[in-house]
Amino acid sequence: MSQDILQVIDLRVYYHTARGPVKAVDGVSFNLQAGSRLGLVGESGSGKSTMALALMRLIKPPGRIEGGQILLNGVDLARLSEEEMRHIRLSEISMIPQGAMNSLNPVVRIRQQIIDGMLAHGVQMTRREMDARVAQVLEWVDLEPDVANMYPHELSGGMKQRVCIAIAISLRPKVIIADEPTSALDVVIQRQVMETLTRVQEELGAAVILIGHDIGLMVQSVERLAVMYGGKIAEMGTIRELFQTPRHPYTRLLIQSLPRLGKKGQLQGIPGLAPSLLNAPTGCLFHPRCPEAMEICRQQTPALSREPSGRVVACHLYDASGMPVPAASQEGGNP
Ligand SMILES: Nc1ncnc2c1ncn2[C@@H]1O[C@H](COP(=O)(O)OP(=O)(O)OP(=O)(O)O)[C@@H](O)[C@H]1O
Repeated sequence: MSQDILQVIDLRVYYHTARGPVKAVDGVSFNLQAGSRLGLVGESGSGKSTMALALMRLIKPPGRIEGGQILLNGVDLARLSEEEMRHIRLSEISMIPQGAMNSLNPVVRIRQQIIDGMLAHGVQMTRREMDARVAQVLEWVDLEPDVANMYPHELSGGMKQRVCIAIAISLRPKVIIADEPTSALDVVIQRQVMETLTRVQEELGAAVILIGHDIGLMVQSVERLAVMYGGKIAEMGTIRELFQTPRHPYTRLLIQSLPRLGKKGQLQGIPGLAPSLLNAPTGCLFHPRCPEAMEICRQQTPALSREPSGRVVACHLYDASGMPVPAASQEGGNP
């Protein structure tokens, strides 16, 4: 069995606003095995991008990592100095940020943008070595060598996104975080870019954290899925576990809301609004929208149940080992 490359333990990231702390990531723990692919899925505002930025130690004020550990190969990134982090970014852990392709510099050729990325992270290579690396990474992401001489406006959206992947993998990181890497692309290009990302990740032996809100797209690209709700993990398991036997009512609703081939009728979203993380409801954050909410859900935050397989769920319907709590011992019924 392969080793965990990343262990995130009780991570908390708050934004300190004039109206109080926004608990964007609130006690999140998960492990990432070397070479594996984990999806982080959730509605807008559930804390996915904050989590990605925190793993890269790129949270800016008023945001702050309040506590927890980010162990990359056993080293706690949460405790490193900025200078130490600068060397680790890109070479050990790298990110394709949300909207990355729009942040390519319009007046700098692609070759120089890839080289600038490496230089910014303290790489020491000769010019010749850097040019060779640029050619190599472009090839990895299926781009022609002459793309190196082009400016971003000469490239299509899919090509720009491949350049962003090339930058992210230029120093062969062990963990790649991809935040909505295909969101601005059409469906066919989305699939091609995802296939490239997966192939490159496998060739490098890197682990990937793929962030998105489209559980349908995620299913094709990852092995395990963590469902985030209101800054916490509601449920985490393999794709098969989550799709065959979703435990958390939120996961069930997410899956039911997916379009199915051959099934007519209106698509159903999940009724109700995502919780405010400023004035979060008491108890389970999902209880105001949960069709199975009980009295205890309004009062107590559910603890994480952990099954021997590593599957995790945070819901009062399950006991500490993930077994369903018998109906007779559940307090209250439907609201
Ligand atoms: N700079 C900031 N100041 C205050 N609150 C913030 C800031 N950035 C994010 N937040 C809040 O933190 C919470 C989590 O936001 P985040 O962007 O991480 O969610 P997300 O799941 O990535 O959403 P999306 O899918 O829309 O990118 C939200 O309530 C958001 O309003």
